[in-house]
Amino acid sequence: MLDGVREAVKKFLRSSADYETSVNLFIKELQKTLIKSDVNVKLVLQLTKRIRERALKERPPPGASRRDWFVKIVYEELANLFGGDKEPELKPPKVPWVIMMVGVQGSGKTTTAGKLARFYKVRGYRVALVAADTYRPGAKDQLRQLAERAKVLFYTEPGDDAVGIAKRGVEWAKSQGAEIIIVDTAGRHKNEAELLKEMKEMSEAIKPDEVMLVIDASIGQQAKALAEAFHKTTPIGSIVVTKLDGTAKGGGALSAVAVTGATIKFVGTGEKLEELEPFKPKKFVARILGLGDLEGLLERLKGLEEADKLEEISQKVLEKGDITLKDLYYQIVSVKKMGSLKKLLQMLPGVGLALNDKVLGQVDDKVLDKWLAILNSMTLEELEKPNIIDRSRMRRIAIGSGTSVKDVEELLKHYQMTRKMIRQLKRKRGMLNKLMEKFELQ
Ligand SMILES: Nc1nc2c(ncn2[C@@H]2O[C@H](COP(=O)(O)OP(=O)(O)OP(=O)(O)O)[C@@H](O)[C@H]2O)c(=O)[nH]1
Repeated sequence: MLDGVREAVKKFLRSSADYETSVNLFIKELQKTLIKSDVNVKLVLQLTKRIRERALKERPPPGASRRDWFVKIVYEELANLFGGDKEPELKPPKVPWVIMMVGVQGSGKTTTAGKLARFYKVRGYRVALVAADTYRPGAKDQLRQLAERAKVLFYTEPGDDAVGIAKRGVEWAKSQGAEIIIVDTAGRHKNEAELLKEMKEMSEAIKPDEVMLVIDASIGQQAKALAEAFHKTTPIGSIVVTKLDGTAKGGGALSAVAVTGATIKFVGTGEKLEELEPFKPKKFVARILGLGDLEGLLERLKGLEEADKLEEISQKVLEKGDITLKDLYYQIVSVKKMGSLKKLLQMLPGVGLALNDKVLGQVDDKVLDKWLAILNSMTLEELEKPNIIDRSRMRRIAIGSGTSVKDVEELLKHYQMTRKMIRQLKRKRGMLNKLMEKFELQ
């Protein structure tokens, strides 16, 4: 599904139509693809309205194109659909916590049960795995091996009484003091109705605190029907999207989220036990948007935004004709956010006035790190009134920042030098202005 979005983004970037026409065209395509995937129409309209508003209102920082900025807006707003900056709560609200894993065969359910067990085990929980997939030969053994590797408790029984095994397994795990109990279930049966019936009976028997749906990222639209069917039988509380390492798809996940209202908690990114990551909406959307250079683009935009901020700080410093250590601090933070100092100089020669040429000649990224540490160890008062920094304060700052008194002295020397230059500049400007006034040039 999000293939559609990906194509639309590519088309948008290549289009020679004017910006507004391209935006409108893109929005139509986005609406079409999202509605086709059964994302709630109201939700789609809200989303596209926001994108359109931002696209027309926001100005990219100097040096960035509006089209690049638009991609960033789409990326951010899509990420919001999956939760934005919010990351799911992974800590169980109570213990013992019973998780019932559901999903079709091949989705990676058993593997994910093992990964989940390890995830919680290494975070200090006592975990148990219960193998209640009595349909697929080998499923119980597979889980037993995973339990051994993850070093967690394990329960199963011979025979095919899946509901009974799950029930007794959960009871046993509780009696062993397990705090997180993960029940693996069948992914296939004689037919779908039988499978769903078993899930319902099992859920009634073990009363799970959380039903976790496992879906394969590559299955696309089938995910919707699947999620819907499971959701009707046993309300889905959370979702794990597996095999994200093998595909750039993930639209199915959006549909599953849309029909169940559940949140994605984890993503599987490989076959190994440790290849399970807590879900991060932004990372996920970046991955499924599949723009190879999206990261580069975002980084570049971030750099330009920071440069713009830096320019602003520097401008203020110039107007004031004076600089405080606090200004210097913000400038260094900005430079650090942009990446490296050298990169900054290539991008914007002349910016970062406080770091004047004389200073820059002697400064490299390592020195900047040191300065940042020193400035971080100063009190607000010291940042505002550097004159109060005597020997004993210098010693404290040096210890706090893991540097030496000499380093602190050096930074202060650079600061005083910069300050002098800025004041001179201000005086020169003042004289120039007076001259211009005199000759009525202003
Ligand atoms: N690349 C990759 N492979 C995965 C991931 N998760 C699971 N797999 C693989 O997918 C295949 C199927 O996984 P299983 O866990 O056996 O499948 P299942 O869904 O439990 O199947 P049933 O137990 O029959 O329901 C295995 O080869 C796993 O190694 C993942 O995140 N990335």
